[in-house]
Parts: sequence; C-alpha cells; structure tokens
Amino acid sequence: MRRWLRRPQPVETVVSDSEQLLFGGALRYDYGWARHEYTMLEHSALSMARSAPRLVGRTVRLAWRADRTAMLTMVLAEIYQGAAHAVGLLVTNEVLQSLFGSGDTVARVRAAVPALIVGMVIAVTSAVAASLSTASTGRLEPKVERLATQEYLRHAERVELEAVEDGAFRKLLDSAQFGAQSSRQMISAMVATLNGTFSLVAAAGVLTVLHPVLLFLLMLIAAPRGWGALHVAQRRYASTMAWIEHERAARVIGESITGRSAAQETRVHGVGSFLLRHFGQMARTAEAEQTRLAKEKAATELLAASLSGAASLLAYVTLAWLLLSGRMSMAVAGTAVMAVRTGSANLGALVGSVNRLHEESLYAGDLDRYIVEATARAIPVGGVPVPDHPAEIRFEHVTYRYPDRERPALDDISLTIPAGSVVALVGTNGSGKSTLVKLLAGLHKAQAGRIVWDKVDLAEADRDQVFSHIALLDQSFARWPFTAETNLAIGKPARTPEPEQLAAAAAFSGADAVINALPHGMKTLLALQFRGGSELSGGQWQTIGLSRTWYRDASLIIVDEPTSALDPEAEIACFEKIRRLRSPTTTVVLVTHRMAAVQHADLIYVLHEGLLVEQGTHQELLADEAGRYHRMFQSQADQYIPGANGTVPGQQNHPATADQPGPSDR
Ligand SMILES: Nc1ncnc2c1ncn2[C@@H]1O[C@H](COP(=O)(O)OP(=O)(O)OP(=O)(O)O)[C@@H](O)[C@H]1O
Repeated sequence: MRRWLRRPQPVETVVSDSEQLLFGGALRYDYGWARHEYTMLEHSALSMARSAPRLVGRTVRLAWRADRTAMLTMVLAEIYQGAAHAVGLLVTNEVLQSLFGSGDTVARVRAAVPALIVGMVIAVTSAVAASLSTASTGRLEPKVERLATQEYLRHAERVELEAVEDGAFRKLLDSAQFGAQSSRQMISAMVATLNGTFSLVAAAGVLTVLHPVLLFLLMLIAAPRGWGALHVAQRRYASTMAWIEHERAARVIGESITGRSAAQETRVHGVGSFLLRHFGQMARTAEAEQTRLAKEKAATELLAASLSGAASLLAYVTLAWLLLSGRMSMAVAGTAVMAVRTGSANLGALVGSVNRLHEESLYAGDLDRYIVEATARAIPVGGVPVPDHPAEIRFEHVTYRYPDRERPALDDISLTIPAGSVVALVGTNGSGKSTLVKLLAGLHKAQAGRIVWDKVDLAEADRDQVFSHIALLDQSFARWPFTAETNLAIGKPARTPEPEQLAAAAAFSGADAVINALPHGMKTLLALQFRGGSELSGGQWQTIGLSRTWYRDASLIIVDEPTSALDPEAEIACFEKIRRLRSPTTTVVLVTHRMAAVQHADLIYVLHEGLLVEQGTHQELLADEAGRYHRMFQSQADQYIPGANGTVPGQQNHPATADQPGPSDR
C-alpha cells in the first residue's frame, strides 16, 4: 500500500550502451536540476492548490488578451449549462413525483407534462450553450497557443549569448517548449473543470436536499478516481521531465540519418547502419520506460476503479435501506439514483479535468519558470547612447573566461581599433580571436577591464544601439532557408528592401552572377528541404554573406574567416572587396588565417593562448624575425616557394614525417 501513497521518485536511470558510447553517459535531467520538481510533486495537493491559481490566472490572462469575446461566451455558456443541469434534476424529480403520485394514470401523466416541457426547453437551450462553448473554445485555443509560443520565442531571441551557450538554460528552453501547447490544452481543461464544477454543484445541491448522506456517498465514489488520476499524471510528468534529453538525443540521431549535412558521410563511411543500431537501442530504452509507466497506470486505475465500485455499492445499499425503512419515497429514491449516477459521473469528469489542468499546469509552469529566467538573462533595454562614429574603440585590460573553462580565453587584452581602418586579428587556432570579436560586438561582456567606444563603456551602453552599428559575417553565418532576395535583405530587416539596393548588394560581392543563374533569380528559394528549393555551394553562399554585410551598411564591419570556401581567385577578390568596405566612417575588423590578406591591413594584432603577443603593421611585424607573426607569414609563404632544403611546396608541414605516422602507416 505504501507504494501507492509514496510520492513520485526521481526516475531510475538505466544507461544504454549507445548513450554511453555516443553521449558519454546518461541523458537524464540530474536530480539537482529536478529537485524542485520532485519537491513540488511531494506536496502535490498542497502545491497544486498553491500554484494552480497563479498558473490558471496566467492562462486566463492570455485568453483574455487573445479573444475576450470568445472567453466570455465560453464562461457564460458553461455557467448556463451547470444551472440547466440543476434545474433538469429538479424537473426529473417533479416528473417522478407526478408519475408516482395519486389519481388515475392519465391524470398523473397530464400532471407531468408541464415539467416535461420545461425539461425539453432546458435540454435544447443547454445543447445550444454547449455548441456555443465548443465554438468559442475552438476559437480561443489556437490564439492562446500562438500568444504563448510568441512569448516563448520572444524571450529566446532576447537572452544573452551566454545563456544560449549555457547547458542548464538550454534544458529549460527545451522543457518550456511544451508550455505553449499546454497553455492551449489548459483552455479546454478549464472549460471541462467549469462544466464539471457547475454540474457537480447542481447534483450535490439536489442530493443534499434529497438526503445529506447521499452527498457523502457521492464523495466516497469519486475520491479514489481522483487520487488515481493525480497519481498517474504526476508520474507521467516526472518521467517526461527526466527523459526529455534522451528523447532529444534520439531525435538528433534520427535527423542525422535523414538530414543533408551528414548525408554523404552517412553513405560513404557506412555511418547509417551505425546510427540506426544506436537509434534502435536508445528507442528501446525509452520504450522500456513507457512500458513501466503504462503498467503503473493500469494498476493504479484498477485499484481506483475497485475502490470506487465498492463505494457505489455502499451508496446503493444505503439507498435501498432508506427506501425499505420508509425514510424515502419511491419518487425521491428514483431521483436520488439518477443524481448519484450523474453526480458520480460529473465528479469523475471533474476530477479528470482538474487533474488535466494540474498536469498541463506543470508544463505551463516550466514555461513560466523559463520566462522568469529568460527575463533575468535578457539583453538589457536602454543604456548610455553610443556615438554613431566613434574615433576609436579601445580594449582596456580585458579578460574573459568561458564559464566551463579554467583558463581565460582572453587575458588582460589592451588594444585600439581606430575608426576608418582595417584591423586584422591573427593567431593560432583557439588563440581567442573569435572570442575577442564576440566581445567587440557586445555579445559577451568583459569580466575584467572594459571596452570603450570613445568614452562610452560597452558594459553601460545601449546594446541595441551598439548592435545597430555592427555588421557581422562570422564563420558560421546564417544560410537562411528563404529566398535569395530575403537572404540579402535580412542584413537590415527593418528596411523595406528596394530592388536597386538588393541588386547593388549582389553586384558588390559577385553574388549577382550566382543569383542570375538560379531558376527564379532573386525569388529562388535557397532551401533544398522545400519543394522547388535550390542549393548553393559553400563559396556561393559566402558571396551571399558578403553581399548581406554590404547591404547592412554598418559603421563597424566584423568578418571572421570569410573566405574558407572560396577558390584562390575568389579569395583574392573577396579580401579586396572587404578592404573596399572601409571608409573614413567605416571600420573593418578582419579575422583570418590567410596571411597574404593580412599584409594589407592598417594594423595587425597577434593573439596567442588568449594573450596579445604582437602588434603593428605588416612591415613592422615581419621585420621581427624571431616574432610569431614572421613565423606564421613565412610558413605560409613557403608553401608556394620551393624551399632551400629541397622540399616541394607545402611538404614541410605534412603530418607524415619520419617520427609522425601518416594514415597509411596505421
Ligand atoms: N562557447 C564556448 N564555451 C567554452 N569555451 C569556448 C567557447 N568558445 C570558444 N571556447 C574556447 O575559448 C578559446 C578561444 O576560442 P576562440 O574560438 O576565440 O579561438 P579562435 O582564435 O577564434 O580559434 P580558431 O582560429 O580555431 O577559430 C578556445 O580554447 C576555445 O576552446
């Protein structure tokens, strides 16, 4: 028995070999994260009573905002149905009293006619009210879901980049996605609860009038069903929460098989069957959890139905006793049987709908928690205005460390970016170039030191204003699954795109030739996942990215490895165009490993392991033969010039040297 009364336990973690191999361990929410959920479930009835008004209130407010006419119609229709239900029972009693009364049969039937007519009118108007309620609910539900989804997305779009990169926040983002749908489901659950409450109050009122003990018996019939429904819902919620990441991982494997990004490797390397095998194993682990839940649900429902059945038996025995002992007339007993039957059905339905409301509110609660957290981690609105054209941007002793790392990615960096110049950032992989760019763009905040635009500290600046001055073309720039035209215009979404401007943007990078060759020119959909969509090569996409940057027309242009997919000629042309973006009011910050492109920069900063190790012009840096820049430049130059040591171009850096085996040596 204790098993049934125990609060839901954190779901036991069975780790499949696939999870261990692919993801390095169990993909379940850890107990630390879920602790408050289980605390909530532990005091379920109490917490339900406490949190329900807030969560129901939130949905009511959403519904009010979405469509107040539909909401009012729905509530009034439900109230009418409840009242009609009570009157219906009283009318039934009236009919039975007439039929079981004295006099001949015709007179008794005649006496019952007025009540029968009232009953019919009530039935018809009640049906009209029910259909009004259905129509209003149907109108309201999608609007509530839309508002909740928009709220979810609006907050996601505003959070700091740090939150997006934070695993714990991403988990919350994941679980909150169910909240919008739950807000929609809460509407119908609320309607059912309203309906159940009014109908129950009607039945209970009639039963109390007939005999108070009947009300107690009604409660006894419904209580086990209520408990059973609550028990099942809580366990389902606990399980969903614990397995949410596992489910996502299985989806990721599925998408890797069906998606395009790994389609070639999946086939050539035989990755498909490898993934299928692991997908199967992970799906089976999840299936076992579903089976466990289904078994528990079946057992709970059986126990609840048995207890409820015993209570019904007790109710009918009591009624028979009341009748046989002359404490109740036949007509009243008939009404009582009907009231107990409809009342227990109403109570059962009410318990079900309250429980559904509770279950949905658990998910809506996740959305609520997410909104609180996302609001706390949102990019602040407002701040100190930044100059439109700062004379310089300065990093003053800036340090930044990623939350999960011990070493800072940038350590005590001080540098100046003069307006109207081309500044290049170079350094080995992982030296901190992209991190510096993120700080420069206002995406991350310095943990020590400061970044200033003339005199304005970026930490206090109006971030939206900062962003409005920046054009960012990074290594993984967005390849929007939209038309070619939108892919350019999205560089400045607030501007109404004009064909001449778009044509000029396309011409700037050479994207015009790419777009002209597409089946519908600018109107071609650049997304192969949709019917009629086209795809571009990596280099062609880069021309689109560069055009978008031009179209944005910003005063600080940041380009991070813009030419990785370009052929040599296109690469030279691209760097030339990037340099042409510079003007007295436009500054270009360029991150690249192509040293040939760097030499034309006005100022070069060399990073190494998060430190600024060298700075100057190309000539100055090259003059220092012991310097890191000299070494980097020379090693690339040597790729194209036969070495004095007899090596062919590019050979000295090949991994297959005497003491380093190449792939064929394995
Ligand atoms: N989101 C992140 N979370 C944790 N660590 C990160 C993150 N991004 C980068 N790092 C780490 O910060 C350091 C600097 O990375 P960064 O991307 O700035 O280097 P980079 O110079 O741009 O490298 P590359 O030339 O390879 O693009 C590296 O050690 C990297 O592993």
